[in-house]
Amino acid sequence: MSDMSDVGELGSDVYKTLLESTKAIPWKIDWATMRFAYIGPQIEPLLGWRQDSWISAEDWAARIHPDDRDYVVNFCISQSKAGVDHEADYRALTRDNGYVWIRDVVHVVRKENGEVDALVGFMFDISERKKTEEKLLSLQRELEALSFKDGLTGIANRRRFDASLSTEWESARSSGQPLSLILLDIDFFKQYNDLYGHIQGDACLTAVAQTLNLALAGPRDLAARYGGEEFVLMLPETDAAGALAVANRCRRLIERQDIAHVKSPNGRSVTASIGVGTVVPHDGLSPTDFIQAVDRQLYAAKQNGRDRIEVADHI
Ligand SMILES: Nc1nc2c(ncn2[C@@H]2O[C@H](COP(=O)(O)OP(=O)(O)OP(=O)(O)O)[C@@H](O)[C@H]2O)c(=O)[nH]1
Repeated sequence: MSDMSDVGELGSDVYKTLLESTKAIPWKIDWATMRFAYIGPQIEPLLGWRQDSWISAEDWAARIHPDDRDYVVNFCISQSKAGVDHEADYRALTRDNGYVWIRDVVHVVRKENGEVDALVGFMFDISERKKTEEKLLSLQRELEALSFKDGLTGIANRRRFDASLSTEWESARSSGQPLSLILLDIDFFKQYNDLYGHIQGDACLTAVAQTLNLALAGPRDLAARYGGEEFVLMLPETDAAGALAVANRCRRLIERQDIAHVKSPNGRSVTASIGVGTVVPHDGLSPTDFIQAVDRQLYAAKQNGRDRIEVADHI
């Protein structure tokens, strides 16, 4: 029977055997010289580079995929300098010009006086996990393409709008009822992204989308993301006065949301430009003509200074 004290008596040769028989690849870099003091022999079957070709941290950096290299090297250096244990995922280049996804888990070893002495770590082959993640992402994209919901904002997507427009167009043509459209585009959104970042840009789009949903009243009214930072509202059985009222409501609701946009030349919060049009569909006009006519009004609203509504007189 062995007791706990046996563990302390494991010889260094046993440690070495254990380390070199795991799937994870152990390594050590001396901080002062930035040279490999050790790397497990498992590295060669995985990446093809010979064990004795890992001389310095530069060899490690050179064998990282160029798209991952700067970020990973800067991250690892800054964490190590700060004495913080860390991990990084990256594509390691193989000798035959392929790559393998690696998770490098790093422990910073310090001297008694607190200075960094060495980095030790394990490289794990995470290719299978990455393949599964990529597969999931592509399935998610496929599902999104098949669905009627915009993945970011949660409101209807362009596909749903196109389908509904065909239905409502036919319905309005046979009933002789007016059909209205509102196209709305956030002003100076590029500057918004530039200033606040893409993630906050996404949050802004979601907030505006949700607000537009609130502006609707009719049971068949639809708010959809038309593309990028452009939205469309479809209002069946709604005349020009009704459509203008909804457009005004949208503008007021966005104003009330008061989403900060300090770089906006229009003021200090997010605004939108809006084009509005109403038709009773007839044979000489297609749904595409209708959208284009409303889009021209949106363009006019942008040209005339933004943060305003322009209405098509005759379509
Ligand atoms: N965050 C985020 N930004 C997006 C998305 N879709 C489009 N954009 C950004 O929206 C910006 C649109 O820029 P522009 O077409 O120049 O329009 P703008 O800056 O709003 O200027 P005006 O419309 O003329 O007032 C681009 O920077 C796009 O990258 C998205 O899903 N998320």
